[in-house]
Amino acid sequence: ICQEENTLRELRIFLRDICAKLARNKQFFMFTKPVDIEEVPDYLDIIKEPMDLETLMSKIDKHSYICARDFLDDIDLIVRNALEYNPDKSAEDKHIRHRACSLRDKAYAFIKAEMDSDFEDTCRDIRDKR
Ligand SMILES: Cc1noc(C)c1-c1cc(NS(=O)(=O)c2ccccc2)cc(C(=O)O)c1
Repeated sequence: ICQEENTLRELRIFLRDICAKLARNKQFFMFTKPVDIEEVPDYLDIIKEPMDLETLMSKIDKHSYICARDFLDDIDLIVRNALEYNPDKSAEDKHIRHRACSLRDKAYAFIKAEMDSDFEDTCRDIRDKR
């Protein structure tokens, strides 16, 4: 069990670093905090499960992620929400969809570049045993 806790601690350190890098990127400013319902009053009528990078970071600290796949599922949720709420041909909608796709690509690239696959396999085994 101790070894498992060491593995999960290493995963959290790794995911915090990726989340911080994404949140520092000016391109992803609109994904850094929950969508402000004052600014976007109908948001929760359309988006049933909001997600953002600040919430992602707090989930890491609450040990919500046991493998990188779970973390990337929440990145995909940020992207899906942006695509669903901003579907139109307008320049603003295209802009945010483009930024959402860029966020996904950067997150996957960081994971692929910095996580060796047997570390992820170990994390998956821990998750599947729990
Ligand atoms: C995200 C999102 N999903 O649907 C929409 C629409 C957005 C979105 C929301 C906002 N305004 S906000 O007050 O909710 C906010 C400001 C700063 C950080 C996070 C949210 C701005 C923008 C923008 O492109 O500048 C986009």
